[in-house]
Amino acid sequence: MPRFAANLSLLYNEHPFLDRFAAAAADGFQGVEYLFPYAFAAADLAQRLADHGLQQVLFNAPPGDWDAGERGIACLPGREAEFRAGFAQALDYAQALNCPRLHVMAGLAPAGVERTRLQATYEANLAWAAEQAATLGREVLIEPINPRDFPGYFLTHQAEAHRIAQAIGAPNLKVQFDLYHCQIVEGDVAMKIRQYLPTGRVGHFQLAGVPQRHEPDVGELNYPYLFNVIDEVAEACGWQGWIGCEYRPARGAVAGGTRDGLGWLRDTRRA
Ligand SMILES: O=C(O)C(=O)[C@H](O)CO
Ligand SMILES: [Mg+2]
Repeated sequence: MPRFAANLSLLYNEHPFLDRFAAAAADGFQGVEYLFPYAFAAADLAQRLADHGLQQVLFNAPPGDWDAGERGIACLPGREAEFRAGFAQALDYAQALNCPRLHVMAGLAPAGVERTRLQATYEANLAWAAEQAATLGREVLIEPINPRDFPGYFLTHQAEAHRIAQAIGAPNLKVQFDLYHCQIVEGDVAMKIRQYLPTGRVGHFQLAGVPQRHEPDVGELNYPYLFNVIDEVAEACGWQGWIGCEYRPARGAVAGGTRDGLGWLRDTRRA
């Protein structure tokens, strides 16, 4: 059975952020991920991880001005210095939290800038970040995201992400395979797992029900089937990663909402 990490940005919103570590551990999670750690001291986050026996499996590098609508800056010409400073900060947190992988968000393609220029900026930033991360034994991840949730996002397709990772050729530059985004953008999810997991370029999975991004047992994807595919392929190719549970609980605002929606996880553990 795959290992599941709780995404503390989306799950357990019925608790203040720092209390979500305890809530996730109480539900049997051994790993956590979230969008950004930067509002908290790394030492406080490390303490929560230690207190609850949790591994930090992923977080994102600074994305630019999130509240103003930015969704990463890696493809944006002219923002290279900010990108490098943000990534250095992310690496400091990764060291303190013993986190093996960092997601670098591409950003929204600005109108009027040629795609080839964005592509060159993106690849140069990723190559630099992968080199920095390698010195500390960390991985850099890129994630295709569906353009309904993030209109204009630069990276939307699995094939494009793999082409970029392959072209840059850094062994620690990998793809974050979010099954929810993949289903919305291109479908054929099981075959894409079979195609890409054996390449060694998939660093992490994430899941959510499609289309509402609720629990994985709500919606059009058959997750028990996909978990079996991941298990089978992972065993054959020696992949040992995590699946981040990155969904908004259908009863998220309700006390106990996240736990009440974890029937799918209890069923998976029993299977
Ligand atoms: O939205 C997602 O799927 C992500 O994984 C990002 O990290 C941030 O939005
Ligand atoms: Mg995701």
